[in-house]
Amino acid sequence: MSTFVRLGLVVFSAGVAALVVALVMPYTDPESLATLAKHPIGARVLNLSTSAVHSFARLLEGVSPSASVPSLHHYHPLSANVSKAVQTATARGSDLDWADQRVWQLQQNQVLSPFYTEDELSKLLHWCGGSSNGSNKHVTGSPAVINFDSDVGNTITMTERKASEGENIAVKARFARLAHWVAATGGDVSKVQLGVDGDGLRGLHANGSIEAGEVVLAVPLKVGLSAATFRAAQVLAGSTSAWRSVEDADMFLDALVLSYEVAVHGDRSPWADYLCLLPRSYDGLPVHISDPWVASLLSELPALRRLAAKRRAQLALFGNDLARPALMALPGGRSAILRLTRGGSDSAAASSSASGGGGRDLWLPLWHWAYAAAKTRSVMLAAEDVRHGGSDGALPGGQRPLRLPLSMLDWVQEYGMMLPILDMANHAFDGRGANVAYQLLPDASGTGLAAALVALQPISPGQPLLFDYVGSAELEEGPACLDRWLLEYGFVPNTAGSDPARDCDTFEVTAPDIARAVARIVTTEHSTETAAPAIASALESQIKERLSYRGKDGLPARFEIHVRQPYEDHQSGTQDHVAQRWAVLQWLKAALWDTAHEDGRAPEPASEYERPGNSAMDPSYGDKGVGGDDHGKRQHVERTDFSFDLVSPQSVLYALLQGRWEQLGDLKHRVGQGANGAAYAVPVEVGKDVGACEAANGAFMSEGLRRGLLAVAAAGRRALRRALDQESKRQHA
Ligand SMILES: C[S@@+](CC[C@H](N)C(=O)[O-])C[C@H]1O[C@@H](n2cnc3c(N)ncnc32)[C@H](O)[C@@H]1O
Repeated sequence: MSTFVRLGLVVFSAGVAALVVALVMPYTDPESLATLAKHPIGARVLNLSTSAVHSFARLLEGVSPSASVPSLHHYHPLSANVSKAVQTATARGSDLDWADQRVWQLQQNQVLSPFYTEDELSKLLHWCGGSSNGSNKHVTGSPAVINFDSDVGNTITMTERKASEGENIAVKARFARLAHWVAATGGDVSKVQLGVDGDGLRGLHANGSIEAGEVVLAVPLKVGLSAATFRAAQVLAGSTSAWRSVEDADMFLDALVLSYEVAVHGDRSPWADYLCLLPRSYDGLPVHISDPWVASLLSELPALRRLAAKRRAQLALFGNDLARPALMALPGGRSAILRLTRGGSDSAAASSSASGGGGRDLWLPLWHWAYAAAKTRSVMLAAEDVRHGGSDGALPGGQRPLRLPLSMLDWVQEYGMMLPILDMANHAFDGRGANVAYQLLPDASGTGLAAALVALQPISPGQPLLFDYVGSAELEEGPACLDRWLLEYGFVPNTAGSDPARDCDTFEVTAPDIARAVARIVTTEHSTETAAPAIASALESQIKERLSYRGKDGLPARFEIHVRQPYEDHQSGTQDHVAQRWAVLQWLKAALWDTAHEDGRAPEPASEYERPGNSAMDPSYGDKGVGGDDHGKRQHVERTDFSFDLVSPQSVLYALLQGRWEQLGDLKHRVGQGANGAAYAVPVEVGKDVGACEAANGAFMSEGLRRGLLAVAAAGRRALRRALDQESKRQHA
């Protein structure tokens, strides 16, 4: 930008800012702002002016307002490291590959660990008192034994700190106040109480007997914490104007408003009691884990690794470049951020005495915690529902007034909303333990909506209330894989090996994998062969060569196999796993078929290397199923260095699946070994090598993540076992 334009912008922004300050200053208490924002012109001026002030602030910070909004590519870990080739913006764009092992590895190296400490959270939530008020577990003294996943057959003994009597009383008092507040807004939570189940998990329990069909609780949407209902909603549009063009931006709005309530309003927030009851620890979320041993486990779960690496980069992008300035541009946000920068104290002097020489900037700890809290407990609501749910302004009983939704963000279609008390109910699948169902109903006033849990069956006093977190959403989008649960919620539901629709696993196939699979087939079928490793390495280099050549024709250098049970897409009736397998076989064909040509000549046009009579190579393969009619057909291959019968791609696929199954068995074994150690407190040393960490008996791995990974591995094995059986039946049909 030229100096002239820049200067013009500064003068213009300063002018607008001065005008706005002069106009708005007398009205800056939240009540008046709300009134102003209700006026059609007032709202426009407010949004426009916040955008201008925001741009001006960015300019003062040295960021050009016309600069393109930050993108994920800024956080592509490869850009900060080794490869010069990917350092230019364009190269970064095209090279971004979250499935790449190096992406995860570099994320590991760059990560600040831990993301937040218990001590930092205590400072952030200092008005709440004791630090364990909001633990996910043990509201009252909880059992120390956690039993999980009968399929894995492991019982893990945990050493948990029991909540003190004082803490329990404080938690109960906060819950009672929260319930009173929800009731005063027209909700009803009188039939539920906070409790702990047999596994030590905090959740909602029935107060008395409940009949099937009864509404167990109702929480009006207007008390939900979301971008549409929080106190500064009317200026949010301006402060988040840069978000609209950033991928997945709406996912972080609820984390922003939660951060805002904690940092700006604290104990004056209508949600103060709710904030204090939120769990403080989210160690099961892969996005938060940072030790090398866990990284090595995730390296064998590429789908999860990819999702976690990408999510971590998104968190960094939003935390640094978008959420922090957005919060600063909200009323009271600037001083809140200043306080956070000083480690949570009001003055630098207080900060240095409190933290012994200057506290760490608490913004990122707050951001990470808020993200984890929001992600694991928000429900998603269509913008239209939020609009209808919050339109009623009157609060009965003169309870803490709420500023109701004043501006909906035009780029947001779905809002994440945290619903006090309702979000304390745990998950079970419909038909597999869920005894209540989530529904939106008219609220008591009849003018808005309430989120409700409705009894699916008679419920006895003290029984935990469980609902299906994904239920209907999943029906629309197809079954979600279990590793997604770990990513989003930090735990994996126990399907006890009997819910095939949700068991799935993704793994990538590379040239070495194919080579090993072929070597495996050759050695098992000929049993005279003892040189499998030699065959594998010779074949590997040939396959790599062929695939890199084919890459120029648009074939990827590696491929992911997605394993899941067949299921009917209720709209198109297709079975997408079949389509995926077909794509994998096509790719395998490209890798293997060329190796059959002794002269290694350049690839022929596609039609020339279709083998006649090979249904597995036929695009209509999906209709005929895996196996085709060429099973067993082999093409004799002579190479200078070895000789073997080239097996069919589907046999290779079968061998790949089998190899994967064994790999997951090994993973389970290793995680299981970690469980033997009792000392969970061994600190993680980032950079310590995996072997050394294993020698420390994996004692540092967080309990939540251990449970999640074990369950993912077990589910993956179940999915693979079924896939193998299925393949086997088809091959022998
Ligand atoms: C919406 S909150 C439910 C209430 C939460 N337990 C609490 O104490 O506030 C969701 C979180 O509860 C835990 N959770 C819910 N259902 C679970 C289940 N079936 N097994 C294990 N953890 C579960 C997970 O930590 C999840 O991220």
